[in-house]
Amino acid sequence: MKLMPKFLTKCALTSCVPRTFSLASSLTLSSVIPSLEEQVGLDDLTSLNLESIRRFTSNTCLQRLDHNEMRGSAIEERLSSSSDSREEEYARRRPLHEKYRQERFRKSLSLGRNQTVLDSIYDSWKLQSSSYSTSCREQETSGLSNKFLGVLPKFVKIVEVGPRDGLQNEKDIVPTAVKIELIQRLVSAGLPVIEATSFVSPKWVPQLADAKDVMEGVGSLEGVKFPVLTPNLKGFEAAVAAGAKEVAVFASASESFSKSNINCSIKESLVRYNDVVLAANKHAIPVRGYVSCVVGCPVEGAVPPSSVAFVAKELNNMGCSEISLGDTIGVGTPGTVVPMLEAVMSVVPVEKLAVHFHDTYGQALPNILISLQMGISTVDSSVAGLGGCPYAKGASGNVATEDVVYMLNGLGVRTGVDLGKLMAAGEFISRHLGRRSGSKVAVALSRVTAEASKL
Ligand SMILES: CC(C)(COP(=O)([O-])OP(=O)([O-])OC[C@H]1O[C@@H](n2cnc3c(N)ncnc32)[C@H](O)[C@@H]1OP(=O)([O-])[O-])[C@@H](O)C(=O)NCCC(=O)NCCSC(=O)C[C@@](C)(O)CC(=O)[O-]
Repeated sequence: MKLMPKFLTKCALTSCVPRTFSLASSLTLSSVIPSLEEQVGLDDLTSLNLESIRRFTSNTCLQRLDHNEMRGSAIEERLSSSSDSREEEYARRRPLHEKYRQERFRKSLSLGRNQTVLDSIYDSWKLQSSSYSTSCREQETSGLSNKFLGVLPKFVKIVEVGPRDGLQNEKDIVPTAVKIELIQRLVSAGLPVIEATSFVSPKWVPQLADAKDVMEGVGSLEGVKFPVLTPNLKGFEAAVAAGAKEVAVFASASESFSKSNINCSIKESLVRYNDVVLAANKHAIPVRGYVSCVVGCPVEGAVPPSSVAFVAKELNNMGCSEISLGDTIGVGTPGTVVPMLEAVMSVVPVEKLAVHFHDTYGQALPNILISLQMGISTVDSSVAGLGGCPYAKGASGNVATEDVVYMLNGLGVRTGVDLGKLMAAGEFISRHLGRRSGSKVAVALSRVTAEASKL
């Protein structure tokens, strides 16, 4: 199966991009000003002046232009490019436009005295969500959009790893009660799977020494899966005793990382994990298998796709229910992720694969998008972008769950996650850790809300 040319040809990366943009603008315009389109044809639009537009548009159309900033600005861009008089006209209208926009914003936020900041973040999200998702659905009808967006899954399962991967590297011990509240908040945000903690050696990862207590604290929460990491039989037995119903084992595609992370070779780790899977089978407990360093290793550098495929295949053959491919140090780009996925997909069915990207180089979202285009529909992420592996120097946080959900909402892909509540969970843990959220979306939407509250 040769997937690379389909996604990464020069054409796909260069020539198609401007064509997509102009088509999107045309579609948007046609849906906003249908009467105009019928009478003059889209190609004539750049030569029109505002007077002619006003003749064809009703108040409603103008309001929709104001309401939907993305559409409005795309149209403004096309219309204002060819004449000074149009610019003057826009300069004259801009204060009205701005006043109307602020008025709508104020109304939609309806900031009462008793409302909390988090409520208002949620409200502002609803405002944005309604305008962006509508535009995506309208674009779905075009052939070119279908080519790029039609291949995406309709639903993506998000595996939230914040309480485990996100917190394991924190130097100051986070109180158990805070971890439990974080998990409760993530549950209420609608996340279907939340990796709760690890049953590893407390000497190696002191932050998660309270694994048993965390499991006790979340035991009564229903309808959500709480897998935990188990590096060996000892960890597995402790996890089961604490009530775990799903576990995860974690191998590596790099020998050096295997040694530093779990103090054994890849081969030895696979023997250990086979024991864990056999024991789990007896309890009907599903085992997720991780492969770390799927693109690069902090010690060895580039990791060949064949090494990743080998470990993924072994985990699959021993009976892991899902294989998560981890770019532990976040060095991957779509250029290195595609051949790696291609190699893995030739030995493990795509339905069993998940992707797990750290965002060290800001590549996680494009890597996720290309993975979805290749048929993967399970994505790991961490609220507020928490994370980093104690045994991978320089690894930054996982991709932020808020950023993933925002992107998927924009693509019309369902997740079942409530972005407002998710942001509240991110705000909660970031405040506790005394730092700004690592989610660009959370930071941007909080800023929007703060500005709105000044109106
Ligand atoms: C694997 C071991 C345990 C080997 O550790 P070791 O020192 O080689 O093991 P050992 O068998 O010699 O035992 C040493 C001590 O640890 C104890 N021990 C042994 N096992 C356990 C256990 N399960 N729970 C609690 N205690 C345990 C054992 O009882 C003994 O205690 P002592 O006699 O000295 O008092 C150790 O290296 C370890 O715990 N490593 C954990 C590393 C870790 O958690 N790394 C982070 C997670 S991986 C990751 O983040 C990547 C991932 C998954 O997110 C994907 C990605 O981002 O790409």
